[in-house]
Amino acid sequence: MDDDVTFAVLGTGGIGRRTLDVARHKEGLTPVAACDRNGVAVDHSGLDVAELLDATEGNIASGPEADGDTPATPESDYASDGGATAMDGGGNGQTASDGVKQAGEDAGIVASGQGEPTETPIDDVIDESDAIDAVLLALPNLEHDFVPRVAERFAAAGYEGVLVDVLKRSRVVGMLDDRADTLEDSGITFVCGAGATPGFLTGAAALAAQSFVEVEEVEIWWGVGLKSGYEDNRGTVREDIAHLDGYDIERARELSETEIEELVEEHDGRLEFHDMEHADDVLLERAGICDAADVSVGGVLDVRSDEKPTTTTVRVTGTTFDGERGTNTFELDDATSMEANVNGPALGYLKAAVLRNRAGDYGVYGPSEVMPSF
Ligand SMILES: NC(=O)c1ccc[n+]([C@@H]2O[C@H](COP(=O)([O-])OP(=O)(O)OC[C@H]3O[C@@H](n4cnc5c(N)ncnc54)[C@H](O)[C@@H]3O)[C@@H](O)[C@H]2O)c1
Repeated sequence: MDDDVTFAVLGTGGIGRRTLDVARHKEGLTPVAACDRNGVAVDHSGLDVAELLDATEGNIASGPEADGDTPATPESDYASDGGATAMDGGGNGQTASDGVKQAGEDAGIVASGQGEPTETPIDDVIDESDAIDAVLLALPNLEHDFVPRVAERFAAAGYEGVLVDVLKRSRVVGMLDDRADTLEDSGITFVCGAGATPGFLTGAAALAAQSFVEVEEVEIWWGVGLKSGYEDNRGTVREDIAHLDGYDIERARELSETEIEELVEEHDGRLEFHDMEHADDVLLERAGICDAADVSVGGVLDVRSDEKPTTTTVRVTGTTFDGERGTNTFELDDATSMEANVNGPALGYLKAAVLRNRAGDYGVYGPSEVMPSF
């Protein structure tokens, strides 16, 4: 059918796996390719998602190669997520007792009957991309230009379709803007920062701002409870740690799994973040809503409870045309999980971007410039 969308997922970690899961509940979305750092699965008539999810449960290939010698040069794909070498456990000790490998050549997608081992997973998907309408980049981005460079590779291969990412850092948006002409020339419609924050909450702030003629402040405050999903979301946790006082992206990338465990222990499982470098700021500025400096993002991550430690809230304060000062508030229900709030929107933006792409609308967009489909 004409409005059916075929899509691929790059990265089947905490986010990518849930993308495939959520897509099963959406009309007209057919996953045809998925890859992680060790393997690729392609079936243009539709992947068997249930089998893929079973095979990768607790086994997401989130760390570097098991030999621990992987070069982390900026040119290398392996620079993307960093993390422990497998020598100190590297996330691969967690379920070793049940025989599932967490790192090394059998980790992740290759454990699925549909998976093939490969040393060039992203290029393998690019090779198939003629028949793929949209690609969701659920990759780690501890090397800041990793996602922009992946986008460039799609453009260099002449891809004409949609790319959507769920990146977090403000500076990455500029790197994508620098490549906007290349992406546009190729016929790519790129929606960047299309997860929860940035993403869903940025879009909500853009809507909440509509009462005002001048926006003074946007405050985004998130709560995530991740007890049952902690093992599956280590990439996200590591990237969040980079926002803590005394940490930066380089330091977070080099932390071993043991060091992360110790840090989590020191904070009794609850990490609180303030003034995070989240791209909500530049994305709201580029949409003309307020200055990036007027946006603040923070939140609380609890890895020992599934309850949200605080309610996720967006507060937009401004002045109306008739001189009233007010604050519009948008709140997520505590019952909705981080995974629901990242992947629902990511797929909504992906669907909306496919419509734009089919209408010949190419370039780089933020989540406050596109209304997600459902
Ligand atoms: N915007 C939001 O609201 C939001 C929320 C949560 C997570 N995120 C972001 O989503 C991204 C993914 O997070 P996650 O928790 O799923 O990470 P993860 O570590 O669980 O999974 C990463 C996946 O990418 C694969 N991968 C890594 N390097 C690769 C490479 N070079 N080639 C191919 N595959 C590769 C890994 O094998 C793994 O499958 C992170 O950048 C995170 O910050 C965004």
